[in-house]
Amino acid sequence: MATSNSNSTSRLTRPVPYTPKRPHSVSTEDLTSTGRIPRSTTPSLLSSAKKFKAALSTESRSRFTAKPRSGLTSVPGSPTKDVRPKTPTTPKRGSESPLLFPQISEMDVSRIDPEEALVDFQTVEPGDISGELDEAALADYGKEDKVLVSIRIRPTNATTAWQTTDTIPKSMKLDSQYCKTTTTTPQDFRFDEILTGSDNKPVYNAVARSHVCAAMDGYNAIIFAYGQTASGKTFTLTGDEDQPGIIPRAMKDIFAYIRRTPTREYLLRCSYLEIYNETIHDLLAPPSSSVSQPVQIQGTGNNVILTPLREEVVTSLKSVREVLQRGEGNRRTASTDWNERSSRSHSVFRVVIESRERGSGTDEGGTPSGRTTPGFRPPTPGGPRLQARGGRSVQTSVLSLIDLAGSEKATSDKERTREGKYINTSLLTLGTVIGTLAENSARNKHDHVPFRNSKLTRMLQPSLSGNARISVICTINPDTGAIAESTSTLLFAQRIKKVQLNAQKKEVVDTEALLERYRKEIEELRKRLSEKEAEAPALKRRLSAREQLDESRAMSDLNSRIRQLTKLILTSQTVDENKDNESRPASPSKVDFDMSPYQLQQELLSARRQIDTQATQILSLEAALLARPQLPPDAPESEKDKALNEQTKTIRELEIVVRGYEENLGEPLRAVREDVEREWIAKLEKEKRSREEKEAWADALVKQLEKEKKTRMKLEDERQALAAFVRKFDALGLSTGLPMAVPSKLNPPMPTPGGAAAVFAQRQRSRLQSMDPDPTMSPVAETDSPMRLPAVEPSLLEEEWDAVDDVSFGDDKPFFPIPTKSRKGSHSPVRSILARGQKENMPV
Ligand SMILES: Nc1ncnc2c1ncn2[C@@H]1O[C@H](COP(=O)(O)OP(=O)(O)OP(=O)(O)O)[C@@H](O)[C@H]1O
Repeated sequence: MATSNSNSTSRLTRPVPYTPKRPHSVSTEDLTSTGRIPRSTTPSLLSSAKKFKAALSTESRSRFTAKPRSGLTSVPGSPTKDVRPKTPTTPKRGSESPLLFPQISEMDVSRIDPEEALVDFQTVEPGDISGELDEAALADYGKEDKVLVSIRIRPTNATTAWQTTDTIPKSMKLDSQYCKTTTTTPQDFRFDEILTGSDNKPVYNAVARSHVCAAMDGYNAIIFAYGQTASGKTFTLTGDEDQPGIIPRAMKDIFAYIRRTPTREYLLRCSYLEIYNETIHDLLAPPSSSVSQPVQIQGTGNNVILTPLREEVVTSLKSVREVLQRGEGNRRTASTDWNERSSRSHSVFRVVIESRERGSGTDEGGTPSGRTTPGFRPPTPGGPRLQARGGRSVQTSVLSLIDLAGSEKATSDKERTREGKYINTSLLTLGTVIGTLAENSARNKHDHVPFRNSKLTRMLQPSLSGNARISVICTINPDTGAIAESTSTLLFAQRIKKVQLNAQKKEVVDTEALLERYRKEIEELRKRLSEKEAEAPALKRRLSAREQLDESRAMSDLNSRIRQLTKLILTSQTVDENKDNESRPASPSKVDFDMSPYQLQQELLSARRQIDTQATQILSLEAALLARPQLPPDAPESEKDKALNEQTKTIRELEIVVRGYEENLGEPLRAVREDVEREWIAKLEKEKRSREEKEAWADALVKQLEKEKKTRMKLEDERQALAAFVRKFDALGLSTGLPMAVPSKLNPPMPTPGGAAAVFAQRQRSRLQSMDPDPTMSPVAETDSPMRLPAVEPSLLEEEWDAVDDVSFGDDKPFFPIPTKSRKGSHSPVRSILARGQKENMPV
């Protein structure tokens, strides 16, 4: 900052209007040699500052006059790493003097009644106006449906790589010696304006004035600076004390416009924000809250709402300066390899201009026009503040002045490189968006435009979609070292030139029209409601309980909307009749039904929330009222004291009771509990363990039982098979009176008819006699198999017959084979029974 050291202390407490953001880099000698208009001849804010009616402190004045020019040697050209200044960090937000950045601003729009902050031709300070507003500028702006694109070439001491022509259309092209190949013809870039030099006034006139006028006339307007880092964007938009940029000049023109328009009254609101690393910060909010609560973009499509965003009502150039100063202080700048104070963010300075026709009667003659509504607070951010009344509609427009961060190559600083990535990405998105828009309008296409790919494009969506007059100033560094960047800037400029615009004025409809609309809406709603009521009985039978609930909710919503609108109409009808009734809600135009459904929903939601909060407050107040000792308000002081004493006594008594409970019951009870727990915990554990063991044992038993069951079933099957075999055997009748053949190995003896059954019955009997009866076994009938094998034994048939190796029936040989050696170990009681039975029943 180019301010004398002696003034550094005072600067902390009182901001200097339009303090330059950067040191000026061009010396007077250089300027003269480059053909620049001498500063003394340039009408500037500095000179006009003396005429301000708004009083400036002597301190401020001395700083105006005492401020020395910075003796700068050359226009910054190619990056000069060797002379990089030693201020590498972004200034810390919030470290500034609290006086410079007050937490609560008197100008904050939420603290101001808009009706009281109106500016008109009589209230504008004469010193705040430019006096340079010409008719030509006013006549021109409305016709444009194309973006106004201008190029500003920064002065340089080095060799310039570009040639310009001053004839119309203005054009520029690369000097052929810098073309990549000798055969290539350099492209001729044509633009609305090509500006050179350091004088900001012609730049403002060419680039911005018509758009400022358009904004005053009700069109949204955007002016933005685009270009490589250090090419002069901030110099163009903000400027310095000697060369005020577009923003201060625009503000002067705004006041001049108001001054020369006696038929209208205006409300001006400013906001200032930056997009840093894809986060939007409110530069007017206290730094702490702007960091913790970044601004959000809400809404869909072309309805963009920025919230929370602080707006300040401005009524003079002085208040604009204060706002700018606060915002500038909060902006992120840092030293880069390329620019001593490079903007590391996109900054957007917005002025919302609301105006309406001045009324007759009391509105005339310099008294504040419109009615003051005590306690009136504007309902939403971005919503209109002025109220339409008596057929006077309110016109709203926004003038946005945007200083884009500069595109840049990689720098040597890590943090700067990170920032650079965000900057480059959002600029790239801006390029893509503009490219698609241009393509769409050139070929009548409707390709998707990626507005949402960056905060910048999302924020600019309504304007870029055509609903704003746009002026772009592309700044160029003409040095030979920056040819690539300059070419890329020129290509961007060419593309944006093709974007089609169709800006419309926005007016909040007046009371009459609103009334009409409300009436129509009420009629429609009533119709819908009666339809729903007629359908209700049938629906009730058909719908689920939940659907019925939804249905009845929808009906109650309809009802409440009808009530709301009816109330509004009543209010609007009575507005004129009750002109002096200050306590009535002023006008239905406070609810702007031009808002999107989403905005209206938000409105409704916040209103409901407010009602809820108030209801809770009322309840708690009522409760507090009930709890209060019954004393009349006019009771004598002595009685109040008495009541107080009684309350204190009661409290003390309660305290004693609580303490007594703790001492007499609380402590002993805790001790008993601990003892009991100690004694019983071990027992409880033991019980638990034994229970677990029993459960495990019971499980094992169940498993065993299952196994037993299976074995029994198997045995039963075998028994039945054997019995069937025996019956079959007996049925052959082989033993009926026939002589018994001599048994031999080859001819085994056949049992006599019925003999086998008899053998089995005998075996059964002998077994029962020789063995203890098993109570778990079911009784076996005579006809049953004689075999009662233990569960683990294999099938008799399988085992015994397999083992037969000699079946001769000699006296000395048993009928049934003796098990082989290998089976000796597995002697079974059944086998012995069978062996015995065989001996006893041996046929003779
Ligand atoms: N037309 C001009 N006449 C005189 N000085 C200029 C001009 N343009 C730029 N400068 C000087 O060049 C330096 C860099 O300019 P400026 O900060 O405006 O660049 P920028 O494009 O905003 O850079 P960044 O994108 O890094 O913020 C400043 O010191 C500024 O005063």
